[in-house]
Amino acid sequence: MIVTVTANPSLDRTIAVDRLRRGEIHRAASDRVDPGGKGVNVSRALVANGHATRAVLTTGGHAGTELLDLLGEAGVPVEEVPVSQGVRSNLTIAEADGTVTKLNESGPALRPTEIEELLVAAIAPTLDRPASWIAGCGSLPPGVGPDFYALLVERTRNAGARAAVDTSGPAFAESLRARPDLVKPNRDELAEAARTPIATLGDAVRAAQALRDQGASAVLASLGADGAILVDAAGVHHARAPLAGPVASTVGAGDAALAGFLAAGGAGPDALAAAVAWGTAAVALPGSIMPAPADIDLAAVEVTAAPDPDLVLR
Ligand SMILES: Nc1ncnc2c1ncn2[C@@H]1O[C@H](COP(=O)(O)OP(=O)(O)OP(=O)(O)O)[C@@H](O)[C@H]1O
Ligand SMILES: O=P(O)(O)OC[C@@]1(O)O[C@H](CO)[C@@H](O)[C@@H]1O
Repeated sequence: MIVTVTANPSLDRTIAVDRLRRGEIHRAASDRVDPGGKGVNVSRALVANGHATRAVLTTGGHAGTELLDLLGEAGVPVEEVPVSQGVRSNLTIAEADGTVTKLNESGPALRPTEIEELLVAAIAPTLDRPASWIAGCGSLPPGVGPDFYALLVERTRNAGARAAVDTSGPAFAESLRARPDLVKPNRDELAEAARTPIATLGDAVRAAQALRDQGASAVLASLGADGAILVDAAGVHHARAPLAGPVASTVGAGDAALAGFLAAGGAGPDALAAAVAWGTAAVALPGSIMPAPADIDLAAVEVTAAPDPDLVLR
């Protein structure tokens, strides 16, 4: 079983417009609501592919009730931590050419007791059934200190599971000191952590290696249209896959990629290939719909050991 922990889940509203024009009224070509938050999406992708998971998340307010209803409809098993303020709503504006603009709320402030309840709930599923991974994903809402993921990694290790972290900023930097088994930065997060732009594959590999030096055992760095790299004790691998059709929405592609990686064992080039297959499948689907087996083409993924460091990223 793979447990996901989302301190700041969301209702993801997606409004499709032909083209976004600042300052103007737009009429939606279509709209949808998906359950959201990075860990929630990882669990949704795992369920869509028949893998055992449990999504640990905070809930509150009417949005929290709607989020739980949507997760129930999707068959996602949930470990709920009720909190006093309501779950946030995040808005995506999706343009016809595939451009997405995201407006994310900061989320409800958590009290110290609620933070501790969330950490306890994160480990609770392992009391019934062993967990291979506990993945802490997404931004932290107000009131939660940047040591949250470091604490989660420590408690994960004590519970006998492996720890994955997908976040950004100070919470990401602090998580490294607890030595997570896996981190999943995207290109922006790599650049932020390395304090340098990532223009080439070599830049990405160097930044990932720096994260390993700071404590991460393995780094799965997703690079958008350029696929993903895995940097671990065995070396460096790069994987990418052609996109079969137009980009529908990149929202949640990184979460689908992390889910694919963990579902395929959470280590090595085969798991990297699965990450890219699941991520590529996700971008062809609207909103943050997670790919099912029929959407995923593992055979289309090309994996390279010792890739060209001079490859310029798109
Ligand atoms: N434009 C694209 N074309 C092809 N594949 C893509 C594209 N964008 C993303 N992908 C696939 O999805 C994976 C994850 O994408 P990305 O690096 O954008 O994640 P992310 O920024 O963490 O996403 P999010 O935070 O929205 O979940 C990539 O590794 C790649 O396999
Ligand atoms: O604000 P955060 O926690 O960084 O990101 C939240 C979010 O943008 O991430 C998911 C896509 O990865 C969405 O479901 C959700 O709206």
